Amino acid sequence: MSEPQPKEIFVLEKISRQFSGGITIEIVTANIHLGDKILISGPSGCGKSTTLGMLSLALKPDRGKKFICNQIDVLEKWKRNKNDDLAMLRASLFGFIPQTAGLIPFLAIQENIQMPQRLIGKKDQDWFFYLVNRLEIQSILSHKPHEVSVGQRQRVAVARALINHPLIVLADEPTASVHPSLAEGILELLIETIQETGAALIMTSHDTKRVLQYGLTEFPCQMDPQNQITRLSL
Ligand SMILES: Nc1ncnc2c1ncn2[C@@H]1O[C@H](COP(=O)(O)OP(=O)(O)OP(=O)(O)O)[C@@H](O)[C@H]1O
Repeated sequence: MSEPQPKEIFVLEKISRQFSGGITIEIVTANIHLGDKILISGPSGCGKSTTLGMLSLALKPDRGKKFICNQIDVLEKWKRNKNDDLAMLRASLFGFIPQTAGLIPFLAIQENIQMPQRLIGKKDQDWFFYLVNRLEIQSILSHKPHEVSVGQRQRVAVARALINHPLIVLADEPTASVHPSLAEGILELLIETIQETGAALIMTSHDTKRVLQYGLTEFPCQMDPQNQITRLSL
């Protein structure tokens, strides 16, 4: 008997965002399943963050044919301004590591990490301390984000993204600001966590050689300079 196919978590067709300067980033198609491990690579400015932004439901596409996430019609939600539904979907399904950490400045590090748990009314102290220990951020839990280094903020963002055992982990350059030895630790933690939960991982990185050692499939993106458009199929 053949193995059942893992669940499809994203089905997209012709989802795009055009910026004021005329640059367009288009996801031509995407068929992403639970368990997929995807690396989006490419030169600076080719559209990696924009792609993750649209996939994370944070950046509204301005054109699109189909955008299904976990069987939910996302384009319909955007069209009807169902922002609360989109926020709930984000909180319950996604762990997102933004390029610049994106921590809440007036909350202590511990509160930043636990914020996603509070949003969905869940608490798991053991997992919290496990993540904190793995990411070596025990000593800064009571600090505010501006009191710690950029690399520490990035590790806090990793903990915050994983705290709810999300089904979809999106990571924008998650190792860009940390020492190479810590980069390995972050990648190991990401892979172990998504393998345990069966989640999908979609990340960007310029450090492709290191990342590809962890079994990710690479999807290079490249802007066509003449038409100022990047077309990407995942
Ligand atoms: N808010 C904006 N207004 C105008 N243009 C934008 C905006 N955001 C992004 N762009 C343009 O869209 C293109 C894609 O940007 P994006 O940040 O997705 O690239 P990237 O591949 O993630 O780059 P990097 O590797 O430097 O992070 C870039 O050429 C950028 O100049």
